[in-house]
Amino acid sequence: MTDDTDPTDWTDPETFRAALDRAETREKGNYFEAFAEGDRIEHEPGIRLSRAGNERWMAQTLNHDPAFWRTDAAAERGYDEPPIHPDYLLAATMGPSVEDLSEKGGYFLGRTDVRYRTDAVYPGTELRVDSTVIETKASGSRPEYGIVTWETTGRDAETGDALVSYRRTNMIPRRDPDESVETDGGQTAGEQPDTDADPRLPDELLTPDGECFEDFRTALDDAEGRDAAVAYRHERGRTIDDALLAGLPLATLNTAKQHHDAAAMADSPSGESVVYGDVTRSIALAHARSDERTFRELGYDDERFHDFVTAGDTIYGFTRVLGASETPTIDVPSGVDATDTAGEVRFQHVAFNQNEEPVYSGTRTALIEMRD
Ligand SMILES: C/C(=C\C(=O)O)C(=O)SCCNC(=O)CCNC(=O)[C@H](O)C(C)(C)COP(=O)(O)OP(=O)(O)OC[C@H]1O[C@@H](n2cnc3c(N)ncnc32)[C@H](O)[C@@H]1OP(=O)(O)O
Repeated sequence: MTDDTDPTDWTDPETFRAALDRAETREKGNYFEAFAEGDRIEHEPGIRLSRAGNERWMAQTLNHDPAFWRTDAAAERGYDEPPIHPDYLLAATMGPSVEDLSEKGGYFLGRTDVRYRTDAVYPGTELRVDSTVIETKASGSRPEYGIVTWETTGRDAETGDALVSYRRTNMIPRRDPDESVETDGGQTAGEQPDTDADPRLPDELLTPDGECFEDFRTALDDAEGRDAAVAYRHERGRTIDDALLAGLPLATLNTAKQHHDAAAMADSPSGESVVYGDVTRSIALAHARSDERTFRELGYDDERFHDFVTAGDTIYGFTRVLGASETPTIDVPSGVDATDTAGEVRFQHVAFNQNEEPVYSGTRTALIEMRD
């Protein structure tokens, strides 16, 4: 039987609303119950890392380092041509994983162990992404969610070689939220947070005199033995507009409704669309990179997203220098030779908004050029 002779006008507004009420929704994404420790998931979507996509990401996030834009500057940095930017590679790896892992909603809690596996990735590379479930646990604070950690790897689709990998943790909604679910120790109402931590800042916050490895090391040496830290803010800000809000996550195939479905988000705790965490952190890191001579990015750890960022907010950056060493303390990607060229600096970066509230923090390990 066909509907060709159906006299009902399905587009009549009242009829249509009734149809919507009765129709089942073909859902996207997975609930918490779908994930079991050890599961390996090969993500179906793939992405081609194009020069246009790269330049769009870098331009909008203020990552304007000429080595990623101009052939002569790239050659000086030891690249064959302007490569794919590390932030874009990371976001383009996370994007294709979202449909399977986090499209159902929930909070992006954090990421750690971000490591680049190869020196340079060039435009034209096609990415294939896979993830393994590392841990699943109940949320003590929000029984309607579970907490899942995955290890995700972005690979060159042609060779299968790993290009970048990381561990990410999200809160994922349960299919059947049940108040009686066994939780494992979230803070309950009335319980006070641990206040043992000393909130006092050092007397002095020092700023390095320049942008090279030696400047960071000298500033750290100056702080040594005094009540001081090397910490400073960056001047630039970037206000969240349409180019950033839905445009960049969708350009990396990130299907999380948080960023592009304003109607769905009107009913959520933020009340509106929220900015993709990778956009927020890329802007703050760009502010920091504009005040240093970055040679290579090595990795990121302990990344946390402290609060929602929404349209109209402005993202600023704050940096604390944690350490400097001539010999790298974490693995340098194959193909990088930085001897006598660059030293390793460890930073803590904080992205904050126009109300001076932190929205992102994380540590970053990078090779910073030595003075010529
Ligand atoms: C969707 C997307 C990408 C994608 O995915 O597609 C995005 O880009 S979206 C944009 C970026 N994002 C945000 O906009 C979130 C902003 N942020 C907040 O709105 C608040 O920060 C909060 C509501 C998330 C938390 O607020 P909060 O409740 O005060 O925070 P906490 O109590 O610290 O954490 C609660 C529970 O998460 C456990 N937990 C925390 N961090 C980790 C971690 N790193 N590893 C393992 N477990 C962790 C914690 O252990 C506690 O567990 P319990 O529930 O068992 O107590």
